[in-house]
Amino acid sequence: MVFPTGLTWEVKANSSFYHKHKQKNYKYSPLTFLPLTLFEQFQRAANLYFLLIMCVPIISAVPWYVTVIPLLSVLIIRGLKDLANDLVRALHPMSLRDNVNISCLPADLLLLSSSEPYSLCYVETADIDGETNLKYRQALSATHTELTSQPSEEVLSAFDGVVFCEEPNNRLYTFRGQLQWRGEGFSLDNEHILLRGTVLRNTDWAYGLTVYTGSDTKILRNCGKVRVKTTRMEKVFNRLVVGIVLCVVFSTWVMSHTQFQSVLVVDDNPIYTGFLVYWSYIILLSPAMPIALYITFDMIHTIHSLFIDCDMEMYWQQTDRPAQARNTSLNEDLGQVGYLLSDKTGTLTQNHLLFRQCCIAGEIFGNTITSLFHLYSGDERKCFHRLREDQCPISRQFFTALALCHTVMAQWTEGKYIPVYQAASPDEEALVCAARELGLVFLSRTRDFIVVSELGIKRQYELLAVLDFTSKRRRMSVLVREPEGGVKLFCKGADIVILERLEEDCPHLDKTERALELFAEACLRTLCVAVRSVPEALWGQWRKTLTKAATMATCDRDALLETLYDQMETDLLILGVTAIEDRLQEGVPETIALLQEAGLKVWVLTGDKKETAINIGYSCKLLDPEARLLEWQELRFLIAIG
Ligand SMILES: Nc1ncnc2c1ncn2[C@@H]1O[C@H](COP(=O)(O)OP(=O)(O)OP(=O)(O)O)[C@@H](O)[C@H]1O
Ligand SMILES: [Mg+2]
Repeated sequence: MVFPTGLTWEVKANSSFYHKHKQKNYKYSPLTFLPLTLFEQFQRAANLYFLLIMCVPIISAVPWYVTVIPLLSVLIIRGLKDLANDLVRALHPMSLRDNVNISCLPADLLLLSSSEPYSLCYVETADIDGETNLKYRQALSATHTELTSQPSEEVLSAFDGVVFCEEPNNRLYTFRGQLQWRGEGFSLDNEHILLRGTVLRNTDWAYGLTVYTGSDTKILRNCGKVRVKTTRMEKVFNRLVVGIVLCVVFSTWVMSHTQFQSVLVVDDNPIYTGFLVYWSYIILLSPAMPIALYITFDMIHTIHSLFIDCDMEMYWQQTDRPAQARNTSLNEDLGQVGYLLSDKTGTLTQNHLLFRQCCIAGEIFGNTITSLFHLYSGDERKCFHRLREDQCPISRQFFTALALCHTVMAQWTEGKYIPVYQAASPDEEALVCAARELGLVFLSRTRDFIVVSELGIKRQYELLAVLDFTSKRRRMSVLVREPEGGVKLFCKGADIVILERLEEDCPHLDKTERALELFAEACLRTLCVAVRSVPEALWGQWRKTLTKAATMATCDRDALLETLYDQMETDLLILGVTAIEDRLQEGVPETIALLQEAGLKVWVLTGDKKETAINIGYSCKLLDPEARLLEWQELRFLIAIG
């Protein structure tokens, strides 16, 4: 059997021989605790100094136990505290949110089957990328059909697939591998993998094959080594100690060259006497450095963290979540934060998206006050209803595009006439719901078909390809065969990428651009929607290259896919623009104002249209009219204020 290159990691299902990798999400083990903690603690200048004094008892002015007792107490107290911090980390590996202890094996899994149709599986990846929206993963159809029909423990324990994949690495968004099962090879990618750190949602159960465990999991590879962290204050203190030692050394030297030296003369040998006198003075002056200061520091830190945990001002009632000091030695650094970096969607905004307006063939529908879902009151009714009642071919295509071009899943519950949508992207959910309100209801999808009800008539589109969305591409497309037979590409994405891919002399362009400006002024998120009729010959040729790409090594494949996607997403005809509102969360402008007052510099990262981002910046008081925009990067840009 020939494997793609680089797949050197081998995991066999139900074979304990292969499960020999160690797991580790803690720093200390019984064996390493003592050497590690001593090594860490003697990085502190004062501890070293006292050790030195202890080690030369002959010259000590005070009995040895006078130095050894405080030093030992410091080492023990500090060591125990570090151990306690480490235990907390080990017991609550990634998130402290769920306060239940489940006996678990932290691992990255290959999804084999789940309770949902087609073995889909919804995951929340907030601990990995901070995004709160759901993403979906799907099992291979081979394992799905076999293991879901009777998902008993026997069937699973008889599963004897072998996975060949990349060595453990820190790349969270890619995975390459192959499942060998019953003489067949199935290629695996990120979509089949459930990473440690993600949380399963809306899925009753899922079975998986462990691919990486413990410290080999992607998230642990990605977070680097657990380091000893020290606060700025402690660093200053360390420097002070070194300073004091130098002063003591200097004054001892001065004194030992004056008459004072006679006090401690104990030997006839002048060199030996000099040595003893020198060190005796150092020890005499040692109280200049109170060793107890470290203990006091640690006690203050611990008590402070208790205060943080109990602070009612930092308690969020809605989710019953108090503040939690995960590290008890960095408290005072909280007051030293200089920069705050924030994401926009979902962090500043509610991530609760409403379809407000749209522009179809140059004509704007809706207004910024009423959303489509509140159209049953006020004048808006006419406007959106006009869309529903006399749909011209272009507006129909526009909403067909919204109903087809997405990765939303439809879930049917008994007794309901409309499906519930599960979406990885909240934008897409809003768009599919909008299309549904206007009579183009997305009903279901399988691997090969999308079924839509168009004003009451069921139509089945064959799904030929999904050209997926990435933040870099800023667009996504679907290639479908219409029930009548023609091949069509529906594409939606950021205005700057869609507008440069339009056919020459595209109609309604000026009016559409004007609408985009208006929407951005109203802080709305915009997406351009476009279509292309694909000639049969082009599709045939394109498909061949696509099949070839599937068997290539990752880097070559990605480059080829990019050019392939580019070839398909050209000569587009613009259908219109959608405008979605994402309101600011409660208290955002006030919080930003407070942070600024405290001297913090706030940076916001967003992939949104520049104008929309600027307007949101103004509305959340992040920007004031005099603010200077520092930098706009090509793909993802930053709003900054000084
Ligand atoms: N599902 C999607 N399909 C097509 N295009 C999309 C989709 N989601 C976003 N886009 C476009 O791609 C751009 C970049 O998306 P990305 O997710 O990186 O940023 P964003 O969600 O707008 O950023 P932020 O979360 O900071 O607001 C968006 O501004 C939008 O124009
Ligand atoms: Mg997004």
